[in-house]
Formats: sequence, structure tokens, C-alpha cells
Amino acid sequence: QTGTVAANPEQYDQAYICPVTIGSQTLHLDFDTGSSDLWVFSNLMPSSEVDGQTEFNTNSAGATKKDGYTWSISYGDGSGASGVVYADTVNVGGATATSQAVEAATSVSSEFTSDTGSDGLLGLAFSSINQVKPTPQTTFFDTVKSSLEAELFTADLQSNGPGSYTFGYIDSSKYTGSITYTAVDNSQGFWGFTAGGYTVGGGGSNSTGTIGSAIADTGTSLMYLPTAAVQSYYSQVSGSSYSSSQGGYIFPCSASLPSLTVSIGGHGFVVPGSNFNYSPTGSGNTCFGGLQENTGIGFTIFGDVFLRAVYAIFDETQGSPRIGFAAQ
Ligand SMILES: NCc1ccc(-c2ccco2)nc1
Repeated sequence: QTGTVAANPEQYDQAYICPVTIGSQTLHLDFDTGSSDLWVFSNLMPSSEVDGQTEFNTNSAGATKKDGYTWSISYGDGSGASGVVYADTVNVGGATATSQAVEAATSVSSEFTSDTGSDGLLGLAFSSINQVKPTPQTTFFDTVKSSLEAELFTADLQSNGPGSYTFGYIDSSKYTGSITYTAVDNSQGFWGFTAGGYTVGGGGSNSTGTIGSAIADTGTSLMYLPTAAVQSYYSQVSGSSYSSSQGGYIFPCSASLPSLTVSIGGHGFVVPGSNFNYSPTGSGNTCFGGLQENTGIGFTIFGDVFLRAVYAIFDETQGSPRIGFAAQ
């Protein structure tokens, strides 16, 4: 089987939300290659924590409770959720898992309550970091992958308009040139890979140092790189500065933003400057940068700001996982 589903950006491309059918309900979930739990708002939650989101009905005929199973998850941005576990049919654009662990929230943090566009998350990292106890559950991809035409999924994220995820096949209309594959280190449960040198702007002269180990994370809005690369980038943005009150680099919204070229698997991938204007700060006609330092996170994250510039293939067809990137 295969699946094809639209990936709809929230405001400022903050996250990408996809329709998922669970039993007879359709919920809109944030597909996240940086985590491994499929969790949903549910009828078990206090109404004070729900602000218009669709709730998974745990009383529906097709939902089977997994007695004694619970989950609790916290994310790098300080948000989190917890609850209990059901099994139900999950259909993503035609790719169907007949018995998928659906983690029904009994409580979510305020960040999720106020994220009115999302009814939950669908994790696409490795099942080794699933947070269900006493027994970790498989991700949707792991549940269905043996039934897919090919054991892979792809991400085509767009700015301010629908992109798509596919399961089981590569859509050759989504990219130009060839796909460059590189090995994945999933020892931390993520789609980890090694990135090489970078160049700020088209100059080609600013390539200084290498980026090193990184993860591909559709559930993170921005791109977080080592300090040296980030300082090198903003040294080319007139009027930019680090704002402790905003918590990152900002610049005049009128600033001209250079591109950033990153070498992966020996191929240079160009992130256009426009990708690095994330959102207005709300004060002084300054804008918040889509590139920020990885200090305090512990690893380098190639989030949506990078992924919008490429077609990404998350591939387990070779036995060992690999990740592919192509220009789009
Ligand atoms: N990378 C995991 C993740 C995804 C979404 C969110 C989130 C918080 C509020 C709205 O969305 N946090 C973390």
C-alpha cells in the first residue's frame, strides 16, 4: 500500500498539520520526525485544556483500551502531554494501520491548548524513544512499513501553502536533479546524520568549519546550528543582533538575508535567504531569525526552515536507515 497526505502549514510555517483518520474520526496532527508518539486530544481531557481541538472519542466502537498502559512526554520547547493508550485503525492518506497505538491525552500543556490548529502529534522518529509504559509502542511508520510498497516516507514542506508527506513511494515530481543519500545514526532514536561545511551567501568564500552531527526534525520550526555558523551568518545581516528578550537573533524586517549552503553527502543544498525570515517580533519592525544557535539544545536541528528547501526521503529500504535529500 501507499499513502499521500497534505501537509498544511500553521501561521508562520510554525508546524505542518495533516489530516489523519482514526476509526471514524478525522483529526489534524502535527507530523514530527523528532518524536515517536502518536498522541491526540481526547474526551478524557478537562475542558479547560481544550480550545476547539477535535477530541478522539475513546468510547468509539473501534477503540480498544490497552489496560495498564500510560504515557507522558515532554519536548525540547518545554511543552508536554500525558494520558492512556488505545488501539484503533489509523489511516494516513490511504496507508492504513489496522491496529495502531493511539495515545489519548488526559492532560496537555498550555502550549498545545493554545495551538488551536493541532489535535495532537504523529511521531515519525524511531520507536526506540516511544514513551508508552510499561511497553513502548511502534510509530505509525513502523506499524505499516512492512505493508508499504517501499519501506520509506517522504516530506515535501512548502512555505505558506500545502506540501505533502508520502508513505511507500518517492514522488519524482517533487524534486529536481538527483537524490543524495547519507547514513542515519538512529542510536538516539532520531533521524541523525552528519552535515559538512557551510557557505553564507553565494560568495563561496565564507565556508568556515563543518556542522557535524544533526537531526532532521519536521516538528521543529527553525534551524539550529553551532554558534560559529550562526554568528557567521548574522555577520552578513546588517542591523542584526542577539536579543535576550526575544530569545534569539533578530534583524530589521527590511534586511536583505543571505542564502546558506550546507554540504550533505558531498552535495551543497541551498537554503534561500527568505527562509530565514521567520516572523515579526511584534516590536520595532524587527523580525525573528529562522536560524538560531543550538546552544542549550544539545544537538543541531535541521527543522522546517531547512526542510522547506529540499525534498526529504526517510528511508529504511536498505536494512540500515538512510536519509535522502534533493533540491526542489
Ligand atoms: N518537536 C515536538 C513538538 C511539536 C510541537 C510542539 C508544540 C508546542 C506547542 C505547539 O506545538 N512542541 C514540540
